[in-house]
Amino acid sequence: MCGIVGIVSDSSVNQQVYDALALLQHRGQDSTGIATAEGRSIHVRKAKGQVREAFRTRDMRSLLGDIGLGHVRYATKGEAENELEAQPFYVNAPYGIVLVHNGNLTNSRELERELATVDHRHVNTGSDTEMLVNVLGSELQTLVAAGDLDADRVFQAVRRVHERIRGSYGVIALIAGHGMLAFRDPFGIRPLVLGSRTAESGRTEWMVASESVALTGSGFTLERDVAPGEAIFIAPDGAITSAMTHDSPVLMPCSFEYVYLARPDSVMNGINVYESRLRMGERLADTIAKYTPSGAIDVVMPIPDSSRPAAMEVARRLGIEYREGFYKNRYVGRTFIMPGQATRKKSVRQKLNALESEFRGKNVLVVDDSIVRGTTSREIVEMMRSVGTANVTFTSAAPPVRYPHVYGINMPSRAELIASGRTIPEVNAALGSDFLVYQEVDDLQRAILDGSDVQGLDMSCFTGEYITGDVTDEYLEWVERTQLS
Ligand SMILES: O=P(O)(O)OC[C@H]1O[C@H](OP(=O)(O)OP(=O)(O)O)[C@H](O)[C@@H]1O
Ligand SMILES: NC(=O)CC[C@H](N)C(=O)O
Ligand SMILES: [Mg+2]
Repeated sequence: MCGIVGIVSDSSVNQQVYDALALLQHRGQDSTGIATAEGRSIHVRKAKGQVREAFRTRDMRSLLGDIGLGHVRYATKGEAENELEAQPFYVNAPYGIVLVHNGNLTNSRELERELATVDHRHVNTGSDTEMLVNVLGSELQTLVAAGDLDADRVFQAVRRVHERIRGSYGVIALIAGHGMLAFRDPFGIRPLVLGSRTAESGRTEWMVASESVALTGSGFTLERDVAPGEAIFIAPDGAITSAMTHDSPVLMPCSFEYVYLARPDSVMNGINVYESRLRMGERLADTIAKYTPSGAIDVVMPIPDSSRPAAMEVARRLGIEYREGFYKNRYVGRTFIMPGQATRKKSVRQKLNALESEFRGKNVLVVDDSIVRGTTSREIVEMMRSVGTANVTFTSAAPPVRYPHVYGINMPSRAELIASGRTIPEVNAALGSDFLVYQEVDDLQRAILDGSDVQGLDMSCFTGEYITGDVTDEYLEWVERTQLS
């Protein structure tokens, strides 16, 4: 997952994009990029690191114009450390296009071949996003041969893009001199929301972003989600047009957004993330009650940050005291989205510290939102033991993660997933805890969907069922062999 944002404003957009990216920082920490359009010129700045370390005042000064987009990257294809893969990506024809992408293309091998032999376009990095911008460029190029670009031609090009690419994609692009385009894959796997605001001049300004927190935190009002398979085109004067560019879209958003990725104060696909996490806690509490004798637990504790809402609700529902025994160094970022296992392992220790008095001699039930590689949970159990915890019950608000995630979350190989090929007692033994309880798969699905119109979710990392239909064993083996972990 990455964080993406695009703004069509009535005034300078550079600071607005920067501020919105800071609100999406939790979605990616590898690199930051901003592009703006000033008439027919496009300005781009991108660098490694988080928003506040990647950009200096002099970078901002060069980002002129009232239309802009931005990206914070969490690499899923190519190399996290490679600055050339930072987004946005630029292609010069037709018109000049810059593009940002959240997601992961599952047919990148075919695209690489096609782009070379059919489109005659050169792709210079391992990034699937560079392929995406070239596919869009190539399709637009074919259409503009017939006349100048209008919204209809842009939508026809997006229709062709859907036919050529597979996987997950929330996309925002600037087409120099023409406007801003946003579209979402036909399953709506990754989120994309649209918001508006009235400028002092009375003109309507627009923002498209990964999560509603970027809109509301920037003074925009959430209008709606970009629908799966829909494309939206916004001209520099704010005139907005939209069209369905796919014939059979089905909304199946990624369940992991609700488990971990998104900020709790976001609403995506009409589902309030915080409330979905409370419901996860409620359902997890019922499962815990089934397996744990009453009186066996003294306190319930979250593992900061993401499990807090679920842990609170577990405690309330079980009628057990909620305590906070782990303290977090606020200057260390999210561990799971850091590149490389050695860095992730070291960061858990730097980030979390156990307050001895909350643990010594107690039977503690800790709640995490998920156990993926077990990096956090192994360290947590060790820390709890070292401060004299009597009994460690580990619980996860998500079910066991047993399968790779190929739609924009970096968990490419089964070998690194602690629950892959293991029973729950075996995972418990690997973590070193006394008892382990996971959320049931159906309960997670219901916790997210309760009260919503959304019919289904991408649950592939829990079930091994890949909704796009193109994920074969051969593809998964290739991902395991070749992709970053
Ligand atoms: O089993 P693992 O591979 O360790 O992955 C799961 C852990 O990683 C995430 O925390 P992270 O520190 O990234 O972010 P948070 O502060 O939002 O909880 C998540 O909340 C779990 O705690
Ligand atoms: N997590 C993402 O959305 C990643 C986008 C893109 N696949 C990249 O690796 O840069
Ligand atoms: Mg965590």
